[in-house]
Amino acid sequence: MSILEVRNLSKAFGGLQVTDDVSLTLNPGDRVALIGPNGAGKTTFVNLVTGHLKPNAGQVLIDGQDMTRASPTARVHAGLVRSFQVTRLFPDMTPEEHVALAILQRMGRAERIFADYRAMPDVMDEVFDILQLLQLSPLARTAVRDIAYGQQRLLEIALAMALRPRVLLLDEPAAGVPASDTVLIEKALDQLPPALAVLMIEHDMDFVFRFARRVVVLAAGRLIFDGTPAEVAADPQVREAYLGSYAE
Ligand SMILES: Nc1ncnc2c1ncn2[C@@H]1O[C@H](COP(=O)(O)OP(=O)(O)OP(=O)(O)O)[C@@H](O)[C@H]1O
Repeated sequence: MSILEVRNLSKAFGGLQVTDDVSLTLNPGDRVALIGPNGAGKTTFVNLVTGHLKPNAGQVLIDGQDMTRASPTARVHAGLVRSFQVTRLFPDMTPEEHVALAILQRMGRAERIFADYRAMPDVMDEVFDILQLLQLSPLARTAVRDIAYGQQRLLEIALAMALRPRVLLLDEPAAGVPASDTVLIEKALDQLPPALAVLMIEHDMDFVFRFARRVVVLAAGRLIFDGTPAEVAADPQVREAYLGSYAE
């Protein structure tokens, strides 16, 4: 069964139709890139899926359950998690502390963060596993302010993983990361659990073609393509709307 099903989702801001009858299904293990020109409606679509915006029409089902009217928090509990933003990290806190806090929040024990989380073996084991998954273990106890931007972006994904997602939404995970560090992000994404479904907004087409096994294209709010990376590069409508020289 699909883990995320979006049915005929629409959203308008005033007279501007920003999401126009979009349907999309994600299955466990999917690696999907969501691409499209600036202003195509990618961020709006993700905000509708996470519940940060309310649609004018359509449905969002998580694991077969209609969550269209559910809060963002309820959707997180159902397994739909988006990565945090670097701007929401605390510069004085370490990756270990961030991940421990996210785990404790998930467990409903967040009041323990300033007490003794290091004395909780279950929490510490999980912190260790998540930092290792994102290849952040060597920086576990370094303040975020002293960590390279690419690794701060990995910490965003680590925090999302601490919430035990079944669907992970990533908003341009490599944006702002120097080209020399992009490979760190790619390697870490390669290590994500095989059953996790990942939907990634990304502008860097080299990254998209390396990561995605499926690409969906939004243009002017409409989903104009859903297929493999090889198919997307050959599609005349996508070439015209977006890809330009990447399709050559
Ligand atoms: N809260 C809002 N109120 C009014 N218009 C909005 C709002 N949010 C987005 N828009 C408009 O909706 C359109 C789609 O925006 P959106 O940010 O979803 O596109 P995007 O594909 O994510 O773009 P980018 O790639 O530049 O991030 C744009 O024209 C934008 O100006």
